[in-house]
Amino acid sequence: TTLTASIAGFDFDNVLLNAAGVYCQTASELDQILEASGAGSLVTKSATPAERDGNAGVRFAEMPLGSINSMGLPNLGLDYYLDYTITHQDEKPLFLSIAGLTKADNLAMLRDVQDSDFNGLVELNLSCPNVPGKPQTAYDFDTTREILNEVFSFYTKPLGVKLPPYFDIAHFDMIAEILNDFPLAFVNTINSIGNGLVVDPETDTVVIAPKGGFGGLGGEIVKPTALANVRALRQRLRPEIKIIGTGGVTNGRDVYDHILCGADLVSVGTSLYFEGPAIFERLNNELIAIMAEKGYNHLDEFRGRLQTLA
Ligand SMILES: O=C(O)c1[nH]c(=O)[nH]c(=O)c1I
Repeated sequence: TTLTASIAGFDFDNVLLNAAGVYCQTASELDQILEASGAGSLVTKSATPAERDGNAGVRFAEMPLGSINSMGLPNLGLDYYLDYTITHQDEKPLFLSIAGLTKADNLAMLRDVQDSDFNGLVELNLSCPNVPGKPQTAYDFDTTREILNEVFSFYTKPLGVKLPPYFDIAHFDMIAEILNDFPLAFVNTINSIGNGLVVDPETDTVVIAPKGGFGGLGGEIVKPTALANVRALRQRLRPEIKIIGTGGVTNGRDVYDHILCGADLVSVGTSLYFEGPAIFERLNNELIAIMAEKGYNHLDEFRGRLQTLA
């Protein structure tokens, strides 16, 4: 059974990696993903130009069927993650995530990456829901087009975007129309479902401190939305734009479902947070068992082959 996939000429010897933000804040965490059997790649915590503390107070909580977070983009700064990925980029194809708070910050960081020795893939995060006062960029279609126009006026290395979930067919059409106009290597869908609210039944309070308790939802609970976004974008995007499916992966069947909906790679967030990097080997083994049951030897035999009802 081969679990390979490729994006922008990079060959991945299996389809799993971490979701940006999970297990990827420090070199120590990143090393654990890099060395984890079953992880084909890794992505760094979304970076801003300078180090950030992120939001104050309790900013992550487990809830039934998932997690809620309002981390607020804490990170060690672009140079830290650029150093890490340049150091390790010959071991596996790597993703460097960036999330500037302004268009100027995104463009400045991309100029640095363009001029650096990093030759991996950049994931431009247009969907952080947790910086107070900042909207999720990719819900603003004009701004998204404007940013991509400026990015691709100078950036020539492989680049993809991390998208928020969309919930309206018209919005799938609109974002795909924009993305198809650019030489994107991939899109990663979905980011957390923004601004959910969880109540602690013991205390009648919210469960995280920032933003009055509003935070991004991840885990099992988001799987149907994640699959819908993978499927809708696969149906609409040019085939050269690959898809990283993220959201709701807890077992091999969830990985299989993301691929069935069209994903080329599959990333794991909430479940990785709770289980640790050993999850990757488990997920791969479970995926291989499902493929064996169905007589599949390669992902190409079922990728994107979700059937509709007559
Ligand atoms: O709060 C965060 O740091 C965060 N949290 C998320 O759930 N998605 C994101 O893209 C980010 I940048």
